Parts: sequence; structure tokens; C-alpha cells
Amino acid sequence: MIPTGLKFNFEVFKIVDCGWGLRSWDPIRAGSFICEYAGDLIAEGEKEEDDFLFDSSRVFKSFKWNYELELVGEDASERVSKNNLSSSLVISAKKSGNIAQFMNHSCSPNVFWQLIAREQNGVWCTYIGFFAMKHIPPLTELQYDYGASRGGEKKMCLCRSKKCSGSFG
Ligand SMILES: C[S@@+](CC[C@H](N)C(=O)[O-])C[C@H]1O[C@@H](n2cnc3c(N)ncnc32)[C@H](O)[C@@H]1O
Repeated sequence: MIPTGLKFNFEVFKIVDCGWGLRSWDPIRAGSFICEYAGDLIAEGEKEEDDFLFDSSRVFKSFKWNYELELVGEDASERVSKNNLSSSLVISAKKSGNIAQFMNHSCSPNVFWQLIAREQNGVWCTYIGFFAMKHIPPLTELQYDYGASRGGEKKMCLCRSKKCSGSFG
């Protein structure tokens, strides 16, 4: 069961060259649920690039936990297919979002996302949930990999990671 309320004291803070970013005043243990990506669900074919678009069909670099999570989440994926739930989501936080919209991209992320399925009043829906990839000390910026769009425009990356590829999107 994934808790949905916010469990940490978050802070939106200003970052040189990157606008706003998100961090927590509390430590976050590896694997902890951080928050969901809130916004408007965008139908296939109505996708327009904006700064606050989350698109699960982008290409994401795999990491150690992908494989482990697939095993742990077998039941969940079965439920997703049995209930005809979408296994791909496009969400825009441009008009209505939550703190997740302030999470910046990093080429060495400390946060990963997973599709989560949840039942509410007998109806199963899918959401995007963010989780800590490792132990995150207080006041560390929370960042995930935005992934690569197929053929979309790239932006210069200012994540300052040693492994920075120079661009994202
Ligand atoms: C979802 S918003 C993140 C919050 C944003 N920084 C703000 O001030 O509202 C995504 C936008 O933030 C900026 N951004 C995020 N990660 C970045 C990075 N690693 N390098 C440069 N700009 C970044 C880009 O303008 C991107 O389109």
C-alpha cells in the first residue's frame, strides 16, 4: 500500500540558472514514497510540449531498481492490465500541479518514478509516484531523470553532475 499524503516538509527554493527546485527538510530513506505528479491528464494526440509535462512514454535510462521493482510489482502490473488501466501517462502540471512540478532534471538523479495503480470507490486509476532512489539527506535537491523524447527539442542541462550528458528532454 502506497501512502498518498505528503509525509515530508518540502521546500521550493531558488537555484541559480534553473529557476525553482524542490528539497525536503527531513531525511528521506531509500525507497520511500515522496509524492505524486499532479496535473491534467493529456489525451493521446493532444500532447503539446510544455515545461511541466510528464510523459511516461519517453526513453528513460534503466537503473538497478527497475528490475527489482518489476518483480516486486508483478501483482500491480497484472491488476493494471486486467482493469484496462493505462500503462502510459501524459500529465501536464502547467495549469494545476503540486510540488512535483518543481523537481528538476538530473543526469545523476536521487528520485525515480513508477506507475502506481490505486483503487478509489471501486475504480482503479493509474498515477505517477516518485520514490527515493537512495537515502536523501535533508536539504538535498530532489531530482529525477526527465528521460528523452523521441525527436523532441533538447535543452541544455545545468544539473552539475559529474555524469552530466549536457542536455535533456
Ligand atoms: C518541471 S519544471 C522544473 C521547475 C522549474 N525549475 C521552475 O522553476 O519552475 C522543468 C523546467 O525546469 C528547467 N530545468 C529542469 N531541470 C533542468 C536542468 N537540469 N538544467 C536546466 N534547466 C532545467 C527547464 O527549464 C525545464 O523545462
